[in-house]
Amino acid sequence: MNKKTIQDVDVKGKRVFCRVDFNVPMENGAITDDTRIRAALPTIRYLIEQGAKVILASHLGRPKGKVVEELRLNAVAERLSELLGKQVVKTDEAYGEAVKTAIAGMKEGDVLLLENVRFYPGEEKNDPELAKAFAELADIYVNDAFGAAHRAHASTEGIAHYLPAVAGFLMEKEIEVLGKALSNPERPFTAIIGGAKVKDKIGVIENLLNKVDNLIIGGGLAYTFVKALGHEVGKSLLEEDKIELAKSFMEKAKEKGVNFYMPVDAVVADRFANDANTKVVAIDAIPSDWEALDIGPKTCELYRDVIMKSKLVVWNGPMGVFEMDAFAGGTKAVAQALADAADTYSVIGGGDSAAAVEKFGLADKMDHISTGGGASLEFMEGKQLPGVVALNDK
Ligand SMILES: Nc1ncnc2c1ncn2[C@@H]1O[C@H](COP(=O)(O)OP(=O)(O)OP(=O)(O)O)[C@@H](O)[C@H]1O
Ligand SMILES: O=C(O)[C@H](O)COP(=O)(O)O
Repeated sequence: MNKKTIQDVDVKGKRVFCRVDFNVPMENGAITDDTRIRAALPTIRYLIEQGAKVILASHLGRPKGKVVEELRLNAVAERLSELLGKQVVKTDEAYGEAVKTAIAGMKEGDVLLLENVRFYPGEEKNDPELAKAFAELADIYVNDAFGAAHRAHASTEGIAHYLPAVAGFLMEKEIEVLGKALSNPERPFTAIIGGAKVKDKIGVIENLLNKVDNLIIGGGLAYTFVKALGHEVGKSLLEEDKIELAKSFMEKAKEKGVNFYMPVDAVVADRFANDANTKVVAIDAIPSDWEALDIGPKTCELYRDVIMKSKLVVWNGPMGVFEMDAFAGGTKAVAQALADAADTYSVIGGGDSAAAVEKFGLADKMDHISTGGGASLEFMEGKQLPGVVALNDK
């Protein structure tokens, strides 16, 4: 990475504003998955050890510039205290006099967590006034929030213009792993793209078609491709306006010599429910009043084969409606193949695929699980991430 990191600056005794992505899933005020908090620990621990005064900032949810009580970061501060084994002071605001006073009382190695930065309308607008107010709190800015690096917000981008700005360890690792996959991949290089809609994956398919040896398609978006081949898809997800685009992707794959893999069979259901009637059908035999909610067993075998022969696999988006056990088989088969493929470096592109791998208990078998959903997708589309661009060059 050509950006400075926390190892390039002296943080001892300095006030360090460290943007993290603590946007964790919550239910009834409790954190249901603390992966993102744990992922930021190496940077936080390093800053503590180096004697910095660590001021953490994050968003949680989408409060749209207003205070939303359920989106306060109190539970996050508690969890972080447990993980660090040390008290984390939490302020009820993210800038201003009360915050300044709290920071003035900090000693080297102390950790403070600011309130949800999205309680302020200036955050998402990247308002320079708010960015300056954040910058006034600190001497150095560290961005470790890879998951939010695709957002040009006051705490992810704006602030970097007013302080020495460097990357944390998580940011560095994410950029290195994903960057290497895209610029210098080991081959055969396979991308697996699933999820609900073609519309959301256009950019990533376009970019990856220039880089991969194999492109595997699954999930709800596959049925627009199936239709493009001239088959009926019944009540499966279909984006009529993307059929031509799907055709052009298949043509481009042929031109570029990319092996394009599509489902050869599917698990169809008579309704969208875990207890629906289901059966396995060939991909050209989806009944008109049924919907395909998962890839079938032959497809699982085919995809496993491709995965086993790959040196690098990047995976984004589930193969079926994995939230329901009846339609989780395809996603699980892909996850299992990645877990079994000892010589294959597996990169999970965050979001639902990461959640699926967790759900199946296979997370520790993957080589890299990105903490970014949208951010990793934009990175794989070949876009520049504003939160990274704004950091100081080496
Ligand atoms: N065949 C299918 N029919 C309907 N829905 C499907 C099908 N296959 C997968 N899905 C649904 O797609 C959703 C995930 O797709 P989506 O594009 O939202 O996420 P994603 O690809 O994982 O993106 P991100 O990583 O950004 O979260 C899941 O909720 C899953 O149930
Ligand atoms: O969960 C994420 O992908 C990041 O925290 C960014 O959240 P956002 O999509 O609300 O900007």
